[in-house]
Amino acid sequence: MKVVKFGGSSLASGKQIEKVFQIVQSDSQRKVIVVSAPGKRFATDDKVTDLLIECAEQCLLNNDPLELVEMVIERYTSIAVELQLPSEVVKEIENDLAGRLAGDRSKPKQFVELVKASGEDNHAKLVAAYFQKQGVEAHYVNPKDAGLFVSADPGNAQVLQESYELLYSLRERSGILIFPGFFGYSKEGDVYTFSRSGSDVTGSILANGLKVDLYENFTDVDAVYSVNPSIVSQPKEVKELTYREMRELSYAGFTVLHDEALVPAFKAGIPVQIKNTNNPSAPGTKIVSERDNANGPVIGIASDQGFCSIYVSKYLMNREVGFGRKLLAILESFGLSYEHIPSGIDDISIILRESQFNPLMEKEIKRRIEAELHTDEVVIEHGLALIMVVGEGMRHNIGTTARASKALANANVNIEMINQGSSEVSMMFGVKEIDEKRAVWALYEEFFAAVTV
Ligand SMILES: Nc1ncnc2c1ncn2[C@@H]1O[C@H](COP(=O)(O)OP(=O)(O)O)[C@@H](O)[C@H]1O
Ligand SMILES: N[C@@H](CC(=O)OP(=O)(O)O)C(=O)O
Repeated sequence: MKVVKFGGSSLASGKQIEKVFQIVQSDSQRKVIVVSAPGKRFATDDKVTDLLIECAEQCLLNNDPLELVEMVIERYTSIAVELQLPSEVVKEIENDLAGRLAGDRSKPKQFVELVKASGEDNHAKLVAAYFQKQGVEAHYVNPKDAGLFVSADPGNAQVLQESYELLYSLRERSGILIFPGFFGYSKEGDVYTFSRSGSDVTGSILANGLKVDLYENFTDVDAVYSVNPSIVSQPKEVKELTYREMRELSYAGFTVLHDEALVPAFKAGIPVQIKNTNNPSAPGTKIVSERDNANGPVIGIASDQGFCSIYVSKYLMNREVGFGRKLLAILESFGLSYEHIPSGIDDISIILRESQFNPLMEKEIKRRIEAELHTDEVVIEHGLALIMVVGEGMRHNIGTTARASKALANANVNIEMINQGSSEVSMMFGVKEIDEKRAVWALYEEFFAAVTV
């Protein structure tokens, strides 16, 4: 048995949904189909989820969301027309959305969640209607009925452990099950979404809950590439990588799979296969527990922008018991989470996502660190990109760090900081955002030019 997730790009039009139907039909093991909301048909198109969020926010500002509602309904209408579905299918979606928008706004976050999740919920109903029209036994499944319970954390829900056992009974249901991705229900019965792109997470939870043989994740690329294809054109494909490698890479910028989507599948030892809806015969990429370490130490190079560092120096910092704890407590009091902490004997840098900051907060943090920790220097630097070089083979290969830093030096990229993960499957380089692409090109050339895949 397989759980199969189709992303927004795979379900963006009627033509795409026809491909999805063919893929599901071609393998009787494909039992549970997780769907996203309609995504982009072309680069400048809107994602339905973005339209829905805007819609809910306009309502909360007491503005008329009519234009946005029409845009959402138009997406479903054009798909339904392409697939020759009866007009009632869209009428139901229209009524459902109108009902959600007319609902209780006294808890604004919950109101946004309910509207946001309608993208997946209604698309699952539409896809089920299309499968039924094709003469296939298919059923829409509501996540609450199925037992997908999550924490009451808006836009960042986490699955509750008890869900896994409840979901197992889906195995007994007949026909193909069309399951909306991206959201679950709290124990109080309210809708909560995972973080953005979270339908990948739903697929992984279902794979674990139903103890399937494989979790297939269909998207719009033939494979996971060794580097983001928007930075290097036609990069080498990765045939196989481990959960740990993919988790590091997706966290650091490989947006092809949500970084939280591996843990449920990993815990149940279920392999994950990335495949292309537009080219289903391509083998894709398999994510597994262990792989052969062929083709050198590095499997992928990911990068992401939007980081800043808080550099703190103080003579004899290494001797001061509790210094790190006090520093982190200051950040905690501002509700900030950190990404990395490279350190030396007299200094420490804390790397954070700068979207968490505002200038006022930044000034106050600097003031408190100086006043409470009696530091020599506190410097907050913005505009950093983090580049993550990842590979299980790095543990057994001497000199990978030297090769990477030499490649960066040759490309005239100044390394702002280096951090080697304690797991030794990753190495992080902090560089200025303007140097990001040059750095990735240089590292790709160094580690992949001679690799045959
Ligand atoms: N290393 C990588 N390999 C493959 N795709 C990548 C990589 N890094 C980023 N991507 C991007 O991820 C995209 C697929 O993810 P996403 O847009 O979320 O798809 P979906 O609509 O199927 O959920 C690709 O089109 C590609 O631009
Ligand atoms: N539609 C949601 C969830 C999702 O997973 O979408 P996609 O599969 O298009 O990344 C979002 O845009 O965040």
